[in-house]
Amino acid sequence: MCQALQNIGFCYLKNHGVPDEQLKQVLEYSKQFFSQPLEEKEKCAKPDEGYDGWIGLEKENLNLERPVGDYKETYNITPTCEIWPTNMPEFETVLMDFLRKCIDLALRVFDVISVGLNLEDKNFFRNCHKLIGQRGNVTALRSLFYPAIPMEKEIKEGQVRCGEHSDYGTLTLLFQDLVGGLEVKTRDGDYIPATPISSTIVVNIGDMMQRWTADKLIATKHRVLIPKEESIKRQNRQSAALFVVPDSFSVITCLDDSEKYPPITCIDYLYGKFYEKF
Ligand SMILES: O=C(O)CCC(=O)C(=O)O
Ligand SMILES: [Fe+2]
Repeated sequence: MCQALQNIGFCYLKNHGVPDEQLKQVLEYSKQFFSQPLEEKEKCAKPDEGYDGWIGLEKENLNLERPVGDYKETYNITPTCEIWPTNMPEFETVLMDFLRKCIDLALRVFDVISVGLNLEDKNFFRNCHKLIGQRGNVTALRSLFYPAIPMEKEIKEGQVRCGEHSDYGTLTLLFQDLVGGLEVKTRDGDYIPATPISSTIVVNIGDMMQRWTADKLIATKHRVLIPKEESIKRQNRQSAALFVVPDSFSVITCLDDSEKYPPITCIDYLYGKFYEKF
């Protein structure tokens, strides 16, 4: 696993312990939410100063060099989320159960990475993510919905489903449906498809983990374009991602003592990132 995370920053993981049935439920309830009329979704809109809630079509632009917003909708959930659709009570239970399950899995992935990196303290990453799932750690789940492109719709020049970016945290666990479209940038600079494989998830490294490991594990750029193929273009695509970050006051210091990057707290790092982006 660590070899893949060093070479390309992405890997597939099977036998991960999250039942297919549970993911199916998450995607089904999400689809039900996203398929509602705008005024219903607006009731769950993400407030400007918050993180949780619904973000509408073309509202977010993960690659700021692209002229228009991504053709996607999302629902963001942190463990302290208080914004929920009251007309679909199951949505909250299903998404929160999934969030918990993903958090457990992320901690197990850290165990594997600790072995792979030969860390003296195999609990190092666990300890830096002690507050995961609680206040003091902003690890978040995102349910992503890429609507089918309507027949009559002209896609804007340069528009994509999800712009080129690397993730900001330590780890991302990505669950995708079988529609496909995710592409990952290789060291040669080409984007190659991360074709969905049933019952597997995609694990990738974020910027903070790259910094922590002094560039040993790499945070690779990825994207989702508007499908060229007619049949895929006219289908919704769905995914769900857990964006793992350390506790807000964990200090990220290069693990190899190289001092390649100065120590920074997670929260300061995140402020810097968001300032860059928004
Ligand atoms: O939907 C996907 O497959 C990728 C989404 C993604 O990369 C992100 O939201 O950071
Ligand atoms: Fe991403």
